[in-house]
Amino acid sequence: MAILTALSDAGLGARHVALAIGVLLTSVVAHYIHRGYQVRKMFKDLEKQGIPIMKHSWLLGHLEIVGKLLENYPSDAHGNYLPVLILENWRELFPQCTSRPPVLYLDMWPFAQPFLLPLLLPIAVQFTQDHSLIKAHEQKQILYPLTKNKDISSMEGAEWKVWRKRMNPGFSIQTITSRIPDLLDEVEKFYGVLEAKAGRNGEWGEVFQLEKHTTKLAMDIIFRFFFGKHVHAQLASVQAGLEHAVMDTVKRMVFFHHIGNFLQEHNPWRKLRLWRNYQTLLDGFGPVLKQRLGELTTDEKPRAKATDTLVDALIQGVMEDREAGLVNTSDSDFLELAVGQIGTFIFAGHDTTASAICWVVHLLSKHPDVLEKVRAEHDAVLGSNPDDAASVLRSKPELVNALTYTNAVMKEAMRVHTNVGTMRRGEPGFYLTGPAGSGYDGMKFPAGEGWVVWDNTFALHRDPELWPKVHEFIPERFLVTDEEDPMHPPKNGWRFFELGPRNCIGQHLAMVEIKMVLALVLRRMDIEVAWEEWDVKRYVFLFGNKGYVREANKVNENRGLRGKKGPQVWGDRCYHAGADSPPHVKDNMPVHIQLRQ
Ligand code: HEM
Repeated sequence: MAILTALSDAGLGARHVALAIGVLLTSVVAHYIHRGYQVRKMFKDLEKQGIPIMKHSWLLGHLEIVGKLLENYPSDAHGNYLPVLILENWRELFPQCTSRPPVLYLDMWPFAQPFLLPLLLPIAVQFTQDHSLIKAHEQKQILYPLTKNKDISSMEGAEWKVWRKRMNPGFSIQTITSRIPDLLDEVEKFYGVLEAKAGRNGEWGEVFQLEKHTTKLAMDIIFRFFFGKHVHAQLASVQAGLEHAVMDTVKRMVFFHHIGNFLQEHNPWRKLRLWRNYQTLLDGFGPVLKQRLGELTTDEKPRAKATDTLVDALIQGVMEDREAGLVNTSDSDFLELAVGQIGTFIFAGHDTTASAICWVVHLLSKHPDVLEKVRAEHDAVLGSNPDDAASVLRSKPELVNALTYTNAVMKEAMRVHTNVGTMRRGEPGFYLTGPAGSGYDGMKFPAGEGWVVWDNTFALHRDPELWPKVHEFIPERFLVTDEEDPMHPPKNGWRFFELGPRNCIGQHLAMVEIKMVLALVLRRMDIEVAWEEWDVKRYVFLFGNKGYVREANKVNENRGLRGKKGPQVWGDRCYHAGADSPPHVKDNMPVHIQLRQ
């Protein structure tokens, strides 16, 4: 009422408001129609040039095909599954082709930008390693609310090169190994949480969501790793608030702009929350960063070496940029750049590592023979008393590098359950070339402006032409050294952290973190998924205790709630979920724990 009165005081009647809304809606619709025409035309042009594409319609693009392929998949199954299905069904989808097309052009407008994906490995190599295309607009837009794109992941060209060089030493294997004694504190805390959730007297404990705890662990590790012991301690009182601000921002990120999330994206409440979260990061990190800046500028000893801690390398980098006149000398510029860089490390490293830990644990519980071998290796390398694992690693951190079978298990789990990839921007005049022997030798596949070039690692890791016994979990393939052996992993084939100059800077940290977790956990407890208990817990949560006994009885029949098996992908209720986010384990992986005798 008050608004209408104010509008009428200002001489604006209801008709004016309706007109303004009408004009706005018409321009949005006009934009979508115009853009829709442009996108569909890109595909029609490919057809005209003789480039093999899937059956394409002016009205629906590839939406009909996509709908059919995904009709038996749960609605929250991650988009990573789609290209696997296309790769598996290429013969039906490309009836005009006698060999698999190297490149997939995918039109899901208005639900996605026009995508280009490799269906053959050499194509992925061409745009990440031979010529590293710059990151897609979409990837930068995702990060903007957290980093204002003042971060290593969003930077390009000379600026990126300088920053990557500054940060690389802090992420080297040597630096990470030297930090193991300190980081183990966080892993021990995590172990304590799991132990408290385990059942007593040899029983299984209550069901809980493992991925929520691995996410917290991954965040805590990044904070500790980034700031080092001394500075990290100063953050203790604000760390929870900072972690919450990051998580809340991540929750509100819009991964792909499309018609389905237009309103969500432009919701003023979302924008306000994002702005508030960013202020929390500036306020929380600010005092500590400024104090450290002061210490580094006034210290009589020479400036910290880049390898001391990442926060020092970061501050030193900003100081160098200031001296070179590349950034403003104002405090706010310093702070925004520093917070942007920290934000990207937290963002890139937390839920990726968290879900990787879950998948390794899940696969091990499904393959007891492999689990036994891992435990035997831990006995051999870390000593026969599992309770000593942390102290052994503290005194000899380099032993993590001796866990070769564990390493192979992790790599195979990462092949089977690949996480994020990279999205690049098509470049004017850029082409991908049909690889020799592919049946498309030398053929040029346009990858110019307007294409979002997605690496498709999830599907390439499940390509039977590259990986014999592709659906099986065989860690030993990563121990094969003879390149002639068909089980030897193909060159450039394992791309979990991507390859090329823009590969993952945090990959050694992630691998060491997961190994520390496995070393402390696997010999002391059994962890397995507990879907039936989870179903009951959710049922009680949603509908109260009524019917609990009835539902609990069904659990004993091992059938899940109301006799339904629950959504599954590839025969497993653990699948990659997240329609508009990085992949998470479905329901954050409900598990229960039993302590080993
Ligand atoms: C299992 C865990 C992880 C996975 C699967 C993963 C995966 C990836 C991938 C695929 C990329 C390439 C992205 C692109 O080109 O757009 C990447 C880049 C990056 N990752 Fe990771 N990552 C993990 C852990 C970490 C950790 C622990 C950190 C840091 C603490 C980190 C920091 C970064 C950064 C900063 C980049 C951008 C590097 C650049 O552009 O130069 N990641 N990661």
